[in-house]
Amino acid sequence: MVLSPVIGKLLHKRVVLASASPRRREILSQAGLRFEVVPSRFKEKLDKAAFPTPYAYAIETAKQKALEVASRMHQKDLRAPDVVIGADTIVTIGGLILEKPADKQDAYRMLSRLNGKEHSVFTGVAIIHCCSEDGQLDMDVCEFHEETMVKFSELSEDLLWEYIDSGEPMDKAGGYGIQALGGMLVECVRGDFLNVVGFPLNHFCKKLVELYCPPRREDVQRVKHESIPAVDTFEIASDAAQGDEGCGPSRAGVDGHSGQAPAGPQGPDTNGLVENPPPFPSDLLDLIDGFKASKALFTACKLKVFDVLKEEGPLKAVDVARKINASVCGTGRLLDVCVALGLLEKTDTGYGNTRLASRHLASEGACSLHGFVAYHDEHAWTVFTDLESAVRQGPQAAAGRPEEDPSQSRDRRLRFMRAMHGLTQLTARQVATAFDLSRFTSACDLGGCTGALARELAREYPRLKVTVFDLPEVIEHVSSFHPEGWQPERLHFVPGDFFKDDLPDAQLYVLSRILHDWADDRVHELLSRVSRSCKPGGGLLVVETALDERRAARASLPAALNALVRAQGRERSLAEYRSLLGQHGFRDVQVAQAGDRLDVVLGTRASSSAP
Ligand SMILES: Cc1cn([C@@H]2O[C@H](COP(=O)(O)OP(=O)(O)OP(=O)(O)O)[C@@H](O)[C@H]2O)c(=O)[nH]c1=O
Repeated sequence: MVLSPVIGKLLHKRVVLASASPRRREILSQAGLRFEVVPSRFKEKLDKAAFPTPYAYAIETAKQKALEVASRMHQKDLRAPDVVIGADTIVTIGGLILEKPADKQDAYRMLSRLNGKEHSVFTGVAIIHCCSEDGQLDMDVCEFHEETMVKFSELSEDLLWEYIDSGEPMDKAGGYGIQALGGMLVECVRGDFLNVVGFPLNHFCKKLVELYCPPRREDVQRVKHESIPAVDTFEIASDAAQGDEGCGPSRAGVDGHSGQAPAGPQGPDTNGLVENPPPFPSDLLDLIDGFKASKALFTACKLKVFDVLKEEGPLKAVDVARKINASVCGTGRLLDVCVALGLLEKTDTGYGNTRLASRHLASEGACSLHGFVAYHDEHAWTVFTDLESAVRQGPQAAAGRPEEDPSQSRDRRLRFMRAMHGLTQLTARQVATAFDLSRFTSACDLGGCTGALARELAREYPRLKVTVFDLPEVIEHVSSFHPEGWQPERLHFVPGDFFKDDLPDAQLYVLSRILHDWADDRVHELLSRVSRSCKPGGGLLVVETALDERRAARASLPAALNALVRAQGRERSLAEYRSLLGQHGFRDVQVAQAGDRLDVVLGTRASSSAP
């Protein structure tokens, strides 16, 4: 991707956004930048009259915000971040600088001034590079500003007050937010829209190009010859990024003398034209590092970091370390990695969960994937270590290994149940509603484990009675997955083995994430048992992640690999599932997707079992 080399230059640095503005945070994170947020405590009270232009004021305020954060962080742990970014947005009209309104009257005064006219929005930005040596903090400041012209329509008093009463103006320069309701006030915009919202992303990227990838000498010569500005597009950055020479932060760049070509050998080509080296492989490097990210997530889950922070966050690293009984240094690093992975947030008061982490990574809660993560950490991780032999020898390599049977030991079984419970809860609604199942009044979820899908089916279809049929040693533990005294309506559990025992009577049979666990002969055996139990007009619902070309390769990748490392089971394509159902007397086979990872196949039992 063309842009990634620019932002990629900051990926391996500790970057801090010295701003409390949620808009700035969003703009930068959507651009792929990884950073911590440390709002500045600098009071925005510089004497405006002392500045020759409004933007000089915005730049200075941005700089002071960033400097305050850099020196505070340095003082605190004698380790300043590598880069601190500060910004300040102001609105100007008729020589007047408008910042955030103090109250509703103030907002009204501002909006009345802007009404029907064109005004300027300036954002000043400061990028500070910090370097601490022997306890001393050295800082290089790079600063710039961007101007955007915004014209308001003629607006009625009523509309202005309605807008003010919405509360939106209060934390925004000029008393409006162009990205939300305030967009209705705006007739036209000349310049960078994001600059109005709070951060001039385009100019920022160009600045990064200047700082980290000054053009090579031959580019400068060619450019001069063609009289095109030296660095004006991100593409130049991506091109310049691959060579060793010319990349990396340069003091010259930071000081603003960025048009200099760096010294160093340049490789001339044969025709006097410089060949474009290949783009910098940022995505590939991320891929190489991917396993570390998974392991960091697994470890934080195992140590219950997300539980601790859900209950008591935000907390400092030292407090988290105490609570999880781990070293302060190790915990601090793990927490910082979790921040970089977008699982935690770091502010002045300490580390806190993101919503994603609280919802899915803490061990309790309807959407918890904690058990699923633990299963991957303790089981899948080990199994995938053997991927090389599986690839060399095919799935028989896995067959030679004693299969990890989830029902072999109590602990392993419970771990597997927790994984399935979390995952099924997350997708149960999508599965239950993938088809209209209201014509059925009874269903049997074969291998339905803790009843997470059965419960959703009963909830979705008020006439439906659902039986969960699973091994006795599984049913025995079901109550520990539900609140005490749980007595679900129209849902009951029957112990049994679907290969040996009679299947409970039902109009609809469900096989959710079951078939991929079994080799073809066992799948046929199971389907023929289901087919014999199912009355004509009854249904079979199969839920699987199919190997399917329609789905993005990425989403079906784990399934493709699982098939290699699993001893007996295998993943199948949708065509195979259709054909399997057909072979066992199910007609009108339909397919739907439940979310982006699951396929649901529904067939109706024909009156004759002949294919
Ligand atoms: C014109 C306009 C402004 N804003 C917001 O106005 C705040 C300006 O104030 P600031 O002093 O630059 O920033 P802050 O919010 O106080 O944060 P900080 O960086 O900590 O000073 C920033 O939020 C901007 O997004 C919008 O969201 N939309 C708009 O259309």
